[in-house]
Amino acid sequence: MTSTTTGAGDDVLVVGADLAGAGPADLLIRDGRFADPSEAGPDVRRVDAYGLVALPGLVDLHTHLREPGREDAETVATGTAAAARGGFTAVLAMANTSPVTDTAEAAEHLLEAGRTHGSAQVVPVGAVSKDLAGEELAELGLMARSAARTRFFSDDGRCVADGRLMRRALEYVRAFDGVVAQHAQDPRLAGREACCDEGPVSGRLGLPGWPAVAEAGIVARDVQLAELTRSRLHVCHVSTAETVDVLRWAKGRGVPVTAEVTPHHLLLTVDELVGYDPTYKVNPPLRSAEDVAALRDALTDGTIDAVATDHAPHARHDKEHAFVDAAFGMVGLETALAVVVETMVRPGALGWSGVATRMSSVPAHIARLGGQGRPLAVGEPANLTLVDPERRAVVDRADTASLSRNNPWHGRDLPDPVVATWWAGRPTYAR
Ligand SMILES: NC(=O)N[C@@H](CC(=O)O)C(=O)O
Ligand SMILES: [Zn+2]
Ligand SMILES: [Zn+2]
Repeated sequence: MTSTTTGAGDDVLVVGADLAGAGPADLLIRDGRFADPSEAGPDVRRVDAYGLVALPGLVDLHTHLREPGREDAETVATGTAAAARGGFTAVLAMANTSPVTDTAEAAEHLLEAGRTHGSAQVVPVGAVSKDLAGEELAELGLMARSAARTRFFSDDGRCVADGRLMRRALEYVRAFDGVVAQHAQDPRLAGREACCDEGPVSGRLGLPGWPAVAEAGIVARDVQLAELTRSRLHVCHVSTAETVDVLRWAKGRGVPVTAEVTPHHLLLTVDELVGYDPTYKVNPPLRSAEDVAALRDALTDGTIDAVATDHAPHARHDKEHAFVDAAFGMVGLETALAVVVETMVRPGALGWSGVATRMSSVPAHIARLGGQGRPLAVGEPANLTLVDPERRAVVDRADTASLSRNNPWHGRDLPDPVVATWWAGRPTYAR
């Protein structure tokens, strides 16, 4: 393997003369693992990585696959095909399906669907509360002991608002090194109608406001519960500078908390809402330019640990309504790396090693996925994303593997980095 590292970290391999001064390079794969050139033989596959950046397969902590229940919007097959096109080799599938993933049987069923129809590893997320109702704990222990080996629990879409239930969930998952991922939205401060960052724009547009305190307040409570219980908390889709401040405080105290930011919160602002286009309706809402800057800084310095897509496909008839009546959410798997390259890599706020950390190794570690997010080294599982750092394209929402078209990047000129994806030694996407 005539390849070399970037010098920025061993987890990223930059291959090829023009990037790293090395010669033309191949990656070798045998039996689903990276192989040594000395092993060359008929059963060894050769991946031409000349001139490209090789990243460990990306891991998404936050995907909505919509199966079971809303297969008109997305399925395991189409959602993981979109994941592969985006460079992902594993996705955590949120529990807000119909029925909810709140039992061992439901988690095992989804696991099996992933094994049968997936173009990426499907990791079922377990609900925290039965039917996401926020009242009784779901079967956390049974899900953890099931074939799905659930370690990541979330009522995402709903906030675990009851502090006592949140405390009990944290105490419970500690026994098996689980993590509770919170959709931080105080329902008394930001109810289901809240759909626009509360500020000058919400006033001008006459849209119900979603104040920053509704997020930061829940996170402030939850980091203290994580400290009290010495149990792992993960904060989903952080959207405000105030939440970043709380996370920085908590991490300074050594609280076991991790957090994610979505690509859309790294680039888009509340100003997108002026045309009342429901494509930009998402939870939590798009915020101010100051929030965007704080989120980027937090991702650079590690206050925010990971990028996660919150890929939230919706059928046309759920999205094409007046803004206040439309469903919350936007697709994101296929464009996530593009937006991270645009917002973080090109401005110099993150190197390729940082991309590998924030989009592969750290999310894999948070979810306790053994075979994902590993360094690109001989003997490791061949989960690989090949990237062309220079290529750009105009995003077309029709050019997708997803069943849904609620794509906020439609018509934008963005990087188009993903060249090929390999999952466990199998090609799952090639341009
Ligand atoms: N993000 C969204 O706006 N919607 C998500 C739920 C969620 O992540 O809260 C969905 O399931 O559609
Ligand atoms: Zn959410
Ligand atoms: Zn979500």
